Amino acid sequence: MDSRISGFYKFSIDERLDKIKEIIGLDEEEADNLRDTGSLGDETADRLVENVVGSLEIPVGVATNFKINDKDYLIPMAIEETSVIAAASKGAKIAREGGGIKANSTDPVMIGQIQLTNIKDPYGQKVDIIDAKEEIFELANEQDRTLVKFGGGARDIDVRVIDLGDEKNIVVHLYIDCRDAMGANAVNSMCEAVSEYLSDLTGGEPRLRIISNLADKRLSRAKAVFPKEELGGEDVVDKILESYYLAKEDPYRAATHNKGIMNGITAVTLATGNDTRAIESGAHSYASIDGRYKPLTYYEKNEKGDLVGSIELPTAVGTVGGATGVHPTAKANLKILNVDSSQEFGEVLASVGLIQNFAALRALSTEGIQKGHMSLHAKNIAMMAGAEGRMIDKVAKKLVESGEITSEKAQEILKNIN
Ligand SMILES: CC(C)(COP(=O)([O-])OP(=O)([O-])OC[C@H]1O[C@@H](n2cnc3c(N)ncnc32)[C@H](O)[C@@H]1OP(=O)([O-])[O-])[C@@H](O)C(=O)NCCC(=O)NCCSC(=O)C[C@@](C)(O)CC(=O)[O-]
Ligand SMILES: NC(=O)C1=CN([C@@H]2O[C@H](COP(=O)(O)OP(=O)(O)OC[C@H]3O[C@@H](n4cnc5c(N)ncnc54)[C@H](OP(=O)(O)O)[C@@H]3O)[C@@H](O)[C@H]2O)C=CC1
Repeated sequence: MDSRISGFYKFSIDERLDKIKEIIGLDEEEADNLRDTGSLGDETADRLVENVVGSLEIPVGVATNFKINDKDYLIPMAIEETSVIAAASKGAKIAREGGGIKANSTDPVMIGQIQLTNIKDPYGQKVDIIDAKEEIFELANEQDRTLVKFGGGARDIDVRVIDLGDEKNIVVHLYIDCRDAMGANAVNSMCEAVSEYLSDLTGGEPRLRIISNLADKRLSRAKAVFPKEELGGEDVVDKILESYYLAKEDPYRAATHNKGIMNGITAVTLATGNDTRAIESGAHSYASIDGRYKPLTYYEKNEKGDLVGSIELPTAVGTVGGATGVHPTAKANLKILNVDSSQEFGEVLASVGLIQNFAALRALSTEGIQKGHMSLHAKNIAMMAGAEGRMIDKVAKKLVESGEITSEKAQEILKNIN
């Protein structure tokens, strides 16, 4: 098999797929499954990314029951994993009983980094750079007049001296208010434009000029009270707290705890055509900002014995820009989400992350995750075993009743039904 294919990008979608079929030996059905570009259509799909041969469908579900800052939301989630949407809806239903979710956020400020090398007197240059702040702002803002028109643009700078062993580098941080955009393109253009000026000013050589995904100036927070009566008593509150304490102390558990948070956050990010890699790297780097990987949520017990959950994390998402305005399904999902700004969007994301995490911890601390997760996953197992149509639900039901949710059991049930 030879993967060296010159000019693959110049082929049409069909030509590319034919080529892959030929090399890999895909059959017609496999090729057909890949080929459909769905609501995107061929033209948009082919423009959105490179070397397109088709698309991958992920179901979009809508989580219900969310009340955030006294506003009701329906939350579109694009995800392949069973029970996430059900769990979010259940968690949000419990949070409603505690008065709903409260959320707030910082201004939507992203950080752009400009690295300057070969500087002999970095601490002295730091003073000069800060002195030139107004010129730097002006240059940055010239790159994106639309953003400035919407009330965004350069807000502040920071100058860090980083010791790289044989030399010290200056890393200038540009703080850019990106308003309703995620902002990577705007920030990157600004960094490139400002770097030349900084080079002239300091005599340093510009290297990296790029946004930072550790977006700790663009934070969203959410809080919810989960009444003990809704959880099955104070005993359950204590068990959830015990699960949380373990995550605080043990990075192996914290990774799974945060994975549960990202089940919700990544699904909403994907559904709206936002950058899931940016949101994931922001969350995980923020979780280890103190040098140790920690849970992104906090849990406490209030004076009534109810569980109080909260979360704080970077939320670099936009309601404009990137694929949000291009992908027809993402546009429909944004409409369902019904947020007026990227800040409100960030607050919804933080709320979903908190609720998703709470729902998993509740299940883990009581009946265990497999009961809810596996009983919903039983349908997938039934399908994998060959069940079709109405048979899927029948086999899944029998699987759950048997308490043995395995593909072997599904095959056995299917054989007996047939
Ligand atoms: C699955 C449930 C919700 C069932 O829970 P249940 O007790 O059967 O639900 P319920 O009867 O109490 O229903 C309450 C509400 O939940 C929703 N709901 C209830 N069932 C459905 C459904 N089928 N489809 C859609 N929504 C559903 C729905 O909103 C319903 O309200 P209603 O509409 O009846 O007024 C529960 O067992 C649960 O929350 N389990 C946790 C599942 C979970 O967290 N899954 C994530 C995947 S596992 C993972 O990746 C992360 C993890 C766990 O490793 C993270 C970690 O370790 O921290
Ligand atoms: N490390 C990372 O995370 C990186 C991510 N990316 C990618 O960058 C993309 C996101 O970049 P982004 O800059 O948001 O996207 P765009 O450049 O597509 O869109 C942002 C632009 O939209 C215009 N705009 C219109 N209305 C508004 C408003 N109300 N608020 C703010 N801006 C508005 C602005 O100006 P104008 O119309 O003049 O453009 C703004 O610059 C994503 O696709 C991401 O994957 C790219 C590089 C690195």
